[in-house]
This record gives sequence, structure tokens and C-alpha cells, in this order.
Amino acid sequence: MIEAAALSKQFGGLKAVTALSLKVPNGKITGLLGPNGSGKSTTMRMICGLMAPDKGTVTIDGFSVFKQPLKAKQRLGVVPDSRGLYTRLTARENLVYYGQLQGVPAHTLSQRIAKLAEDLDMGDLLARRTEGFSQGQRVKVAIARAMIGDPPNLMLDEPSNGLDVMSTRALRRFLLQKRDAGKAILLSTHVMQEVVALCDHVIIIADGTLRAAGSAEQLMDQARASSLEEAFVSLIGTDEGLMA
Ligand SMILES: Nc1ncnc2c1ncn2[C@@H]1O[C@H](COP(=O)(O)OP(=O)(O)OP(=O)(O)O)[C@@H](O)[C@H]1O
Repeated sequence: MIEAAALSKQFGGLKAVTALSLKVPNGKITGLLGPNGSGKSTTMRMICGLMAPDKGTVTIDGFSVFKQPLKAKQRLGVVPDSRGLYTRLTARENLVYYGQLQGVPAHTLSQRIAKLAEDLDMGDLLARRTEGFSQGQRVKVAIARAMIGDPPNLMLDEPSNGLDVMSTRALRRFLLQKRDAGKAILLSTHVMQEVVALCDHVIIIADGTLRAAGSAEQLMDQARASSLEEAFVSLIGTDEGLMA
């Protein structure tokens, strides 16, 4: 479980995130929505320990990201990962390297790479050097890398960016499998179809504060019933599937 309590972050005079609390439970996909500049990436950076909050706490399965970073971070897979890919290495070599760093035994590692390659439809990429990989190809390797240590929590910032239809489908199947296996998944997206297809629970933020939370259906019904669809669309940052 990912838990953030009363997170705040300011850049100069700009309040990017203010007193934001959220819980991402095991066995569920939680969507983080909001318009451009609403504070989603800043929130995610604080959750994975890449950026220190001015105030507030983050725990991953009870371990503080800032006080017990090693224990917390090994329990969280992150996409995209700030570390990037080694372009002189093949996709497989990248996965082996990160798996070894996390202490995955060799036989488990090769089985895991084979399964991830199958699930993410990226078998043809394994033997290629990642130099020159397209955006979509890099996303696939990044997701496989985030899962190489089989962490119980996963956080993805707009993961379907750059993916074609088949790869998007493979990603959705993959995330649903991981959810059903009990992982806690936090996903930011601007794609409403993705929210409807994947998210058990949705958190909407605007101007760095929590504005609404509930199931995707509940929130869409509320928007339609309130005749405030335009306001709602600007709040969630997408209208795909909502205005139909
Ligand atoms: N390092 C930084 N320095 C200054 N301002 C920043 C920094 N990072 C983010 N901001 C500002 O904080 C606010 C929140 O940005 P953030 O990237 O978290 O939004 P977002 O919801 O992820 O947006 P998008 O949907 O466009 O990706 C924005 O106004 C942004 O310009």
C-alpha cells in the first residue's frame, strides 16, 4: 500500500501541491487525474522519493520513503524511472543489470524476463541495444524494469504515451493481471478510456489539492447529472468518453 499524508510542495511562490493525502490500496488500480500543471507529477516525484516535500509523509507498505528509503524504494516500481536506460546494452542486458542490483537470483531473473517480454509483447526487443528505441519501445522496457524485482507496489506516470493500440492493450491486460495478483497500482493518465477500463478508484486533483474521489462511474454520473460537464472536463483534464 502507498500512503501519502498532508503532502505540500512549493516552487518559489507557486503552491504546486497543498496538504494532499491519498491511499493506494493493494489489489486495486487508483487513477490520479487532473489538468496540466495540477500537481500530478510533483505528487508522484514525492511518492517515489525523487523530490522532498516541504511538509507531509509518504510510506510504502509502512516504510517511510524519506527515513527508510532503501526499504521503501525496493517495494515500489516506478515508470518512468529517472535512471534511464543504458543505451549500449540490449534490453535484456538492462533488465538483467537492474534485476541483479535488486538481488534477483539468476534463474528467477531469466524466467521473469521471459514472462515480462511475453506479457508486454516485447520479445523482439530483448536482443536489441536500446539506443534508438522509439518512445513506445522505451516505455515497454521501462515497465519491465520497474517490475523486475516483483515489487508489491507500482506507480506509472502516463504509461500509455507513445504506445500503439496492440501495445496499449497488452499494457492494460498486464496491469489488470498485476492488480489481481494483489499489487497496489497508482496510475496518472489523461486518457478517459484508460480510467474506465482500468481504475477501481479515481482521485482528481486541481491546483495541487484534492477535488474529488470515487469510482470512475460515480464521478462521470455526478458530472452528467450536475450539468457541469464542461467544468468537470476541465477539472479532470480529459473529455474522451465523457462527452459522448
Ligand atoms: N521543478 C520545478 N520548478 C518550478 N516549478 C515547477 C517544478 N516542477 C513543477 N513545477 C510547477 O508545479 C506545477 C505542477 O506541475 P506538475 O508537473 O506536477 O503538473 P502535472 O499535473 O503533472 O501536469 P501535466 O499534466 O502537464 O504533466 C506546475 O505549475 C509546474 O509548472
